[in-house]
Amino acid sequence: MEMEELVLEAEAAFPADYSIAIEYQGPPIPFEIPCAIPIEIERIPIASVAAPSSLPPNLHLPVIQPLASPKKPDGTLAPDPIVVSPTSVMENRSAIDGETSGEIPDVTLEPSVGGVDSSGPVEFSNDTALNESGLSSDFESSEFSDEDEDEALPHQKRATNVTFEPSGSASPAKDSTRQESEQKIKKGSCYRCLKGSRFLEKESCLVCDAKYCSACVLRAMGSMPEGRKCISCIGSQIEESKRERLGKCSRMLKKLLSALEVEQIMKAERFCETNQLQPEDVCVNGRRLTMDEMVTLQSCPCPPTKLRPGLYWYDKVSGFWGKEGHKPHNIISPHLNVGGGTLMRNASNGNTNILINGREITNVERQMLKWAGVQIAGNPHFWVNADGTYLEEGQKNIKGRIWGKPGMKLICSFLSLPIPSKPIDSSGRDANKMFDRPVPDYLEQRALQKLLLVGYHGSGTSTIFKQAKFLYRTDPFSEDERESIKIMIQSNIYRYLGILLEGRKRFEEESLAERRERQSTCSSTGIHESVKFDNVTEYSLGVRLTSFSDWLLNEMASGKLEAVFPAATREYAPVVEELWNDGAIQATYRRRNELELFPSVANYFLERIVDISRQEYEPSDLDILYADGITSSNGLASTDFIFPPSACDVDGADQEEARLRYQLIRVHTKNLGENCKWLDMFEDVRLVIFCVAASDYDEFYEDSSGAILNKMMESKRLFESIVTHPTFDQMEFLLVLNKFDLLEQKIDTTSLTVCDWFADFNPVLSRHHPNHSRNQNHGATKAQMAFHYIAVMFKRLFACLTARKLYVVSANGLDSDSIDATLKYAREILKWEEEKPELIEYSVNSVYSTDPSSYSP
Ligand SMILES: Nc1nc2c(ncn2[C@@H]2O[C@H](COP(=O)(O)OP(=O)(O)OP(=O)(O)O)[C@@H](O)[C@H]2O)c(=O)[nH]1
Ligand SMILES: [Mg+2]
Repeated sequence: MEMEELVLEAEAAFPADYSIAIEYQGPPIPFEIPCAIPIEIERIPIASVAAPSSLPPNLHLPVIQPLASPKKPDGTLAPDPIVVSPTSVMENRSAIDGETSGEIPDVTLEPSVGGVDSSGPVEFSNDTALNESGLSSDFESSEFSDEDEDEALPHQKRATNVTFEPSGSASPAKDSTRQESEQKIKKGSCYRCLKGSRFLEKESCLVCDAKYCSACVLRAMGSMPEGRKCISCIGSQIEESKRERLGKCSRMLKKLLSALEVEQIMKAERFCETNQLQPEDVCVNGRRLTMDEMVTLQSCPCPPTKLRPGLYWYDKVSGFWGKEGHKPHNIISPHLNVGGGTLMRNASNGNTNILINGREITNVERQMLKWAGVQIAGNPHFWVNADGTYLEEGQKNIKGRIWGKPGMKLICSFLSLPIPSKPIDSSGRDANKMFDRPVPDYLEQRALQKLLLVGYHGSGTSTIFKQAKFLYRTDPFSEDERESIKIMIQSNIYRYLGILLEGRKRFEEESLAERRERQSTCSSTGIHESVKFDNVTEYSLGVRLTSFSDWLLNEMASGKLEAVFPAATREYAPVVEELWNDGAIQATYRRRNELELFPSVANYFLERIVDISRQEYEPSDLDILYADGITSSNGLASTDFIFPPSACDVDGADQEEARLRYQLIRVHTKNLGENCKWLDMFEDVRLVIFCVAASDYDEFYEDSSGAILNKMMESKRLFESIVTHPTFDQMEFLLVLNKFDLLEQKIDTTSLTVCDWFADFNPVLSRHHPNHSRNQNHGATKAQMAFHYIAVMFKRLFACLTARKLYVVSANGLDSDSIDATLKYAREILKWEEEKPELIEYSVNSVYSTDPSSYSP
């Protein structure tokens, strides 16, 4: 589309006082759009709006290649091809040395070369407070920036004013020569050619942080047998803060090297010995580990995940493992001979007076025990074994098993507490197999990216959840789940019928009242109606069906219908069919838009009511998708998945990304409790997906006090409480404006202004091109305008409440492509959030450095 047309469309969509946020795939457009109204164009994660329904449909902006094209640029920047073979490090290194002779210093294999002395003594700053182990008590807070940290309860974080350098850390001890030469390098320029500014994209060494431009990086780093390190830094340990970067390829390397080369380098970076964690950097129960202990720890059947340098506590009896001052993070193999012998009472900084194996547990653990049915009155002291069996101190009898209760897995997942990853007997005897396992690659243990899906009643959260299962799981629903969904569908169908029957009654009464009124008008004016008044209208049922209808409505009103299921379904199926085919019901059904509670998918099921009522009925995938609810309890649900690799994921790093595990947690608002108090169970989610039915603007609902409330306003209220909940401070939010198909259907007949919040929605069609083809499709265009308007209203609200940027996408929950695109958008947001600091570092103030939120309206 021409820019002029875009402007005209934008003008058409909004009255003059609106600014518009246009989301599109490419980088920000570096020019100003001549327009009477301010248009702000923002860059959002690539591929975020792939599906037609998620793309703001009336805007087709010019496609501009993203900054980081995965393709190799033509020869000039890239040096001669270098054969990368991490296994033949030495040969390659000498080859590179030869090639670059005279340009880079001679390579030595001393770890200290390159300005970093990794073999030297550990250096502490003067004010470093050491604990028993010789590690500073602030080690974690100063050295960890990974998401593990986030798991710590904020009040448990300790004050930080001292730093600790891991024994082998290469980062701080730069030799004076290096420091001098660094001083000579102009700030931001390439360390090799000394050209360029800080705006130039650069790759940095994992050891000494020297930065190289794309023309120099391959000469400076050679074949990269240990990943991205200057040749002189090969053999040195990496900067600990860069551990997260291991194996995550930069855009620059992807541009310079082939996919295979990139893959080999990334593998080398992750697996080579030098880049592994050093035992003395891990302190367990107050003592640094030895190499043997490190091997024991990493090769046990259930090793700790995401092991980093730091202070840990380990409960050898139960296998609980955590960072000092924090709740348990893992349950690892019990009875390992690692670290100091005594678990301190205050190891996890608990303040509950309840002890497990001598450790005072945290509040969140107490909550978990409560839900597990463990009696915690009187602040008991428990012994908990590795299999979860527990007994009170001084007693002999096992009182129960913590993990025994159904649903504990889910509860622990919500509380971000670990559960045993495999059955271990109480004595941890499975430790026989302890050393079977090869030393693990801890970097393979991928973090679970949690996505929380919430929304107002009926917004489509369970539909999106089910779509995710169908899209990304090979076994979307188990036999049990299918059975419970079958019962749910069978009972739903009676609910739909009940709504129709109530509506029928109302319509019949209205019709009769009208007729009476007409008759009385006629008699007062002396005109006599030719047809006799007989109390029968098109909404009237025969005697038999009326009594069935009355029975059904009574049962439903008294809440007994659920109790007679599914027998009632089968027994009454023929009557129900007769009822459905009756003219009165069909006439009511034609006026279903006037029935507030009648769901749009009801006819899908009602038309097959006889089949569905049968005992042998098995819900199809579509039935499951359309069914109202996920399970009969309709509460909490969660599913794990990985996004299947797509054709675009061609290179190694993208494949890595593609293997990340995601957990979609859907929570029904009724489960959030008063003031959404249960939201703090979700402190470690990465992104909240808030779902709003875009078609709710003209729908109303009667609350328990009889007040009639607009559903969109209720959605807004829920949005406000969730967005401002302390747990989600700084959390990214994605607003899904769902049911776009329904919005399209109704926008022509019902204006958006029906909802008070949207009172000033006043779309104006372009004056310049009144016959423009896009405007001819009037309904669709209006729906798009409405979508943009609603999106802007939510964005403004979000910005007011949080001063941050809200991501928005439109969706159709019943269309799997649309939900696929929506969830991939969520993934892109997370990716973007991770890459943001890196991108900003590369190009501060450049046009590409501006993240999507900078353009928020
Ligand atoms: N036409 C249309 N119907 C949808 C869409 N998304 C969901 N629905 C239907 O809307 C109804 C409510 O959707 P749910 O997924 O159950 O909504 P929910 O958020 O789980 O709502 P509650 O369970 O009532 O809290 C269901 O009948 C869905 O089939 C959509 O995009 N378009
Ligand atoms: Mg639902």
